Amino acid sequence: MGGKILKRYSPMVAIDVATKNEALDLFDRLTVEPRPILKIGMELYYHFGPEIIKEAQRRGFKIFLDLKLHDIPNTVKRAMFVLGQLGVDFTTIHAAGGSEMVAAGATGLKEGAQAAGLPAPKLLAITQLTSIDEQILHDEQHVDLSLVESVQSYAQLAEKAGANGVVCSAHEVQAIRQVTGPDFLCVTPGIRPWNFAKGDQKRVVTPHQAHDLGSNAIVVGRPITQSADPVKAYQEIEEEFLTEED
Ligand SMILES: O=C(O)c1cc(=O)[nH]c(=O)n1[C@@H]1O[C@H](COP(=O)(O)O)[C@@H](O)[C@H]1O
Repeated sequence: MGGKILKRYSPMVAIDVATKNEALDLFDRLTVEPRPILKIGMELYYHFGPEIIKEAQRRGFKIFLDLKLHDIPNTVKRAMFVLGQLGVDFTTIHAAGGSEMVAAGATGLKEGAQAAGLPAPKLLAITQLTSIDEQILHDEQHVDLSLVESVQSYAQLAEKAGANGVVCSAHEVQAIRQVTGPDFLCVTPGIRPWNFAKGDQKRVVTPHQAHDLGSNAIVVGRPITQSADPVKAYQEIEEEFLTEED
């Protein structure tokens, strides 16, 4: 990946579960080293709000709050102001909302963090969801670009508008690196160990492939949360992604 040492984060574990007990059980079990980053998504946040974030923070986890904001710039700015006060480390916005919306979100997030005396969370822009393939892009979104071109163009838009990185599939990381700066983050869900079903994901890679393709971080949900032994599943994935050469 060029001469620069790539910043790699511990795997981000998507805690997509329905109940507080299930979430707390996973938080307690996953207190291992290196600590995963916990991704709190819509399901848990809509159920339990900021309290579930505090539960994870109390156990020493960094938090990726994934609410994928997408609305008019003023609304997104005001919502991001609120999220900036929660002490999370990463949060998300849809690049498809346009550069004005992403810029408004970035400003709101920074201002919220500043008002609370906290460091600003890193803002990640969703490019094309990993559940989208070329066929859906063309037949349903009526986009004429190829999938990789569409992701590349969203990455450029997001960087110019002040995002710190994108969420994409590892398949597109190299194309994104050609058009963005060296510190711009590529966070990649759609991770499937070789023996785990794709399910609704379309653009998938193994943890090892994500490493080789230059992802800064991988996001993994069901392969860990649905495992009989989530800690073992996490550790196997972590070892595959964070190899010694990093
Ligand atoms: O923003 C995300 O994290 C995200 C973006 C994307 O393009 N695809 C994607 O799967 N995700 C999230 O990553 C997680 C993937 O979960 P699994 O498919 O169960 O590993 C889910 O929480 C999704 O919401």
